Amino acid sequence: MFAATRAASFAAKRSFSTSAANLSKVAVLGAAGGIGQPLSLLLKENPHVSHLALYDIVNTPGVAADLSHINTNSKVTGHTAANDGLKAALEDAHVVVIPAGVPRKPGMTRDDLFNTNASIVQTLAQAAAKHCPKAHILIISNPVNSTVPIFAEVLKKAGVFDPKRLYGVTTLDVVRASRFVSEIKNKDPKDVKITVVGGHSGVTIVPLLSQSGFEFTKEELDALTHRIQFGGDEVVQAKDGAGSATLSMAFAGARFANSVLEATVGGKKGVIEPSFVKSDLYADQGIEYFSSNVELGPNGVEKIHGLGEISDYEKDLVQKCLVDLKKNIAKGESFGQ
Ligand SMILES: NC(=O)C1=CN([C@@H]2O[C@H](COP(=O)(O)OP(=O)(O)OC[C@H]3O[C@@H](n4cnc5c(N)ncnc54)[C@H](O)[C@@H]3O)[C@@H](O)[C@H]2O)C=CC1
Ligand SMILES: O=C([O-])CC(=O)C(=O)O
Repeated sequence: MFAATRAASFAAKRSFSTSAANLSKVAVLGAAGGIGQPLSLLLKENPHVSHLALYDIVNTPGVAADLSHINTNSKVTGHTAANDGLKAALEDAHVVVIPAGVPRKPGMTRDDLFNTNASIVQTLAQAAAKHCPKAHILIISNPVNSTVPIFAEVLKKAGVFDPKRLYGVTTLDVVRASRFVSEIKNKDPKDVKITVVGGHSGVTIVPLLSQSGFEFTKEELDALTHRIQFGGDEVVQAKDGAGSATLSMAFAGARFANSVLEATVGGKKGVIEPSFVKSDLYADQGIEYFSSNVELGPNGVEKIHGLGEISDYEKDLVQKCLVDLKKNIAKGESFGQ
């Protein structure tokens, strides 16, 4: 349904989006994986993409050959580590989306992925600092609460960190929140917008259901909050050892990438998406990164929205979030340094 709706809206836009200024190279790192493949498929439909560069340590030639037969305007290239493939994928990239790294198995937390994914992200950050220092970098690899600070530290060391252009992708949390609330309120999810703030794991995910416009009983509130915070676990358990969310993440990642493209090259104003970015909201408590609604403009992050009025229940959730978030960020920063 998404593809059809999106295709229709993209097709409509295509008629006035063909000037070179509106087009850009997008690189996907980890493009042959469970998220990487459907995400690349959705990006192949995006009218702002002129060149889709797919990098992974394996299998990208096949994925690229396959996608390259789709009759949308973008060119597709596949790259592996051979022949300086990472450099070729990154050079001239305007947006880099990163779903590289291992996913969870049942019984694991996202933090359990740190040991493997931290060095993958660090390596990719070093390459991005060198080959596309001005690109907008979208981090999907978990644990997002730590991988974003790692990436930032590497860019800082290279002297190219621009906090307006580094984003942790938390869109799946708002996608889930919208769907889960729409299920119990019998609404079309397109009319259900739920703000989710904090980070991207367990209790660091804080849905602001009091701002949704719906009334909830205490039981509903507890159940919904828990389901939004631990939605990832539902998928991990259902996949039973075969990974975590891939298709819904590809949907969410493509939505976020499209918003960044619309704001940075599409000339669209007032684009608002939640994202885990360098933020002043809780910096006085030593928390340098936080996800909240972010207004995107031609240079990336233009304005970080505060939380607005929240309930006592949510104030409690925020306090719990901050405790874990602080540790996750510190762990990423010290690794990156
Ligand atoms: N931010 C979010 O909301 C979400 C994040 N994730 C995270 O996304 C990551 C990827 O998940 P999946 O696609 O399901 O995993 P996957 O294992 O199916 O794919 C990962 C891909 O990364 C590649 N890769 C490994 N090392 C690499 C390197 N150094 N350079 C480039 N590519 C490399 C692998 O070859 C593989 O193709 C995981 O860390 C997962 O936890 C998953 C769902 C939601
Ligand atoms: O649960 C996981 O490990 C993957 C993820 O981040 C999500 O689905 O939200």
